[in-house]
Amino acid sequence: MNSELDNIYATPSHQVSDFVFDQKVAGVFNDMIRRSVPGYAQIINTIGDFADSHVTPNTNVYDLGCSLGAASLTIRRRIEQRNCNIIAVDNSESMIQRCKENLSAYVSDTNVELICGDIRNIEISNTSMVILNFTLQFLPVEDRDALIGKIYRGLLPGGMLVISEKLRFDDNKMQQLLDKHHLDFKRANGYSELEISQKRSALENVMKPDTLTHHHSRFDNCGFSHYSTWFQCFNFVSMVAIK
Ligand SMILES: Nc1ncnc2c1ncn2[C@@H]1O[C@H](C[S@+](CC[C@H]([NH3+])C(=O)[O-])CC(=O)[O-])[C@@H](O)[C@H]1O
Ligand SMILES: O=C(O)C(=O)Cc1ccccc1
Repeated sequence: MNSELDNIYATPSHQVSDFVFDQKVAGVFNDMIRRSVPGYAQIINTIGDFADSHVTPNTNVYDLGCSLGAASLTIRRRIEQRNCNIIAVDNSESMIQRCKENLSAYVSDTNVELICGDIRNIEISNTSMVILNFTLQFLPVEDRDALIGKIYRGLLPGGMLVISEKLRFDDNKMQQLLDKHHLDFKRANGYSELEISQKRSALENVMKPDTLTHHHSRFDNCGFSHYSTWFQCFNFVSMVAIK
């Protein structure tokens, strides 16, 4: 996978514009997400483990907001010989283009259908696994319940949803503590104060994290009776829910 260095926010800008998944971001995304999200590599690997133990033969697997295809690539390696279909969706053309190149760099007997489109308009059916790896947080808040409900209905009994997100905390002390440690993580990975603050402004109107309580009540309301956090580092969490 390509690894150009992320220096998108390294030069001062008078007016930082809203964050978009354009060609510039797609070109550095592999570096950006690894240096910005604590636990990202572990989460991707573990998604592969979950797929190995959970994806059943002749079913669909959905990777919603697939970006460069990191989750799809890992899953595909782990579910050979099961006659499954991976459906990877993203509404950024630049991401889909690069995802296509990444997927074609390896051979596999598992078909990957790449869709450039909005995950709110995708039909979900006959699925044993759905991945929302840091994608729900970019959807308008009012559209999130409907997406999780649609996923629940498309899952087969025993099917699994893996959802990773940045969290917000109602408790101010915890918000400050975990946010500080996330920023320290970014500094330790070479981001400057300018890069950190300009990216923060760019994300402000675009990425709106929910609280853990909100995620839990959404799971409840959509019908999931089994769910748990399986990973958390600071304000980043990955949860698993089973139908
Ligand atoms: N409505 C939408 N429809 C389709 N795609 C969307 C939509 N909204 C946002 N996206 C897409 O969701 C992705 C979110 S990144 C996912 C990382 C990946 N899962 C990974 O495992 O590396 C997370 C991050 O950047 O923190 C972007 O590629 C958007 O274009
Ligand atoms: O960079 C951050 O501060 C984040 O919260 C994570 C992130 C990672 C990649 C794109 C957008 C947000």
